[in-house]
Amino acid sequence: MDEERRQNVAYQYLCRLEEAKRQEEAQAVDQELFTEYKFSVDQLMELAGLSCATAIAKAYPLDSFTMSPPAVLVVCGPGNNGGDGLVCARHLKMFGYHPTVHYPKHPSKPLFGGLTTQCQKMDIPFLTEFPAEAALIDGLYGLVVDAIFGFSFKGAVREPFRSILSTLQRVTVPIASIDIPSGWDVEKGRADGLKPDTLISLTAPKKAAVHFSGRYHFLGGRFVPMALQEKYSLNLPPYPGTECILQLL
Ligand SMILES: NC(=O)C1=CN([C@@H]2O[C@H](COP(=O)(O)OP(=O)(O)OC[C@H]3O[C@@H](n4cnc5c(N)ncnc54)[C@H](OP(=O)(O)O)[C@@H]3O)[C@@H](O)[C@H]2O)[C@@H](O)CC1
Ligand SMILES: [K+]
Repeated sequence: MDEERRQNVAYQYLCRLEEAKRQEEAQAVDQELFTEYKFSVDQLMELAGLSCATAIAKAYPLDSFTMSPPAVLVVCGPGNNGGDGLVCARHLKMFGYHPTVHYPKHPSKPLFGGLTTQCQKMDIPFLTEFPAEAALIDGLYGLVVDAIFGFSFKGAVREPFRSILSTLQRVTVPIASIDIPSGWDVEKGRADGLKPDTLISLTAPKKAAVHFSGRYHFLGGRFVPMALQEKYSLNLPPYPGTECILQLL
């Protein structure tokens, strides 16, 4: 398929975002990948995190950073969205960025311990305290990756993430959100919440994606077998060639 036609298909898909997945559907696809298709979490997390780093490198190439080195703050939450963030940080480092991670709530599972060690051994610094002032973040980093909450987020945000999100709402550097802008209701969005510049939807956009008003929207997580895509009527647009991301916007 030629580039113009492919772009067109992606655009049409975006216009039909009413097909986007509801929270339970996203969780059902996720569960089926693990229980029926026998994927392991770390397999899919690696592909998800690599998609995110690839999308970020496309939207914010190294030479677009005005600061040197190109510093990125990756904020990770307590679930698998946070795990995607750790994988993304590792790949960003491989791509030449200088990521710093803030990971205030470590789950005790070996998966997250392993991902943390991998980052630490690659000299990725971990911030123990989150900068209280948005201006501090603006001065030190050229981009923030929001890997706090994904499709299992529910209810009012609890600490420490409430304070973190309130600071992130005031930063002026671009924010790239993984799967869902954190703090948004997965289906209804949140008008007064984060306003990311980039959204990287994994597997399929969730309903809240219709409220996204940033500049770049990517689809990543190219790992859903066709039978599962059909069962859940994902109707995903075709990814170009061998790429792991598709730019929707
Ligand atoms: N197949 C796929 O598409 C794949 C998806 N992947 C990724 O997984 C993501 C989904 O991951 P997930 O299910 O672990 O949940 P996620 O959203 O990260 O957070 C849950 C954590 O947040 C917490 N929490 C919840 N509400 C809260 C609140 N109000 N205030 C504070 N805390 C709150 C909750 O805490 P708890 O309620 O347990 O205390 C729990 O610890 C998905 O979006 C995608 O990024 C890939 O990795 C692999 C393949
Ligand atoms: K997120």
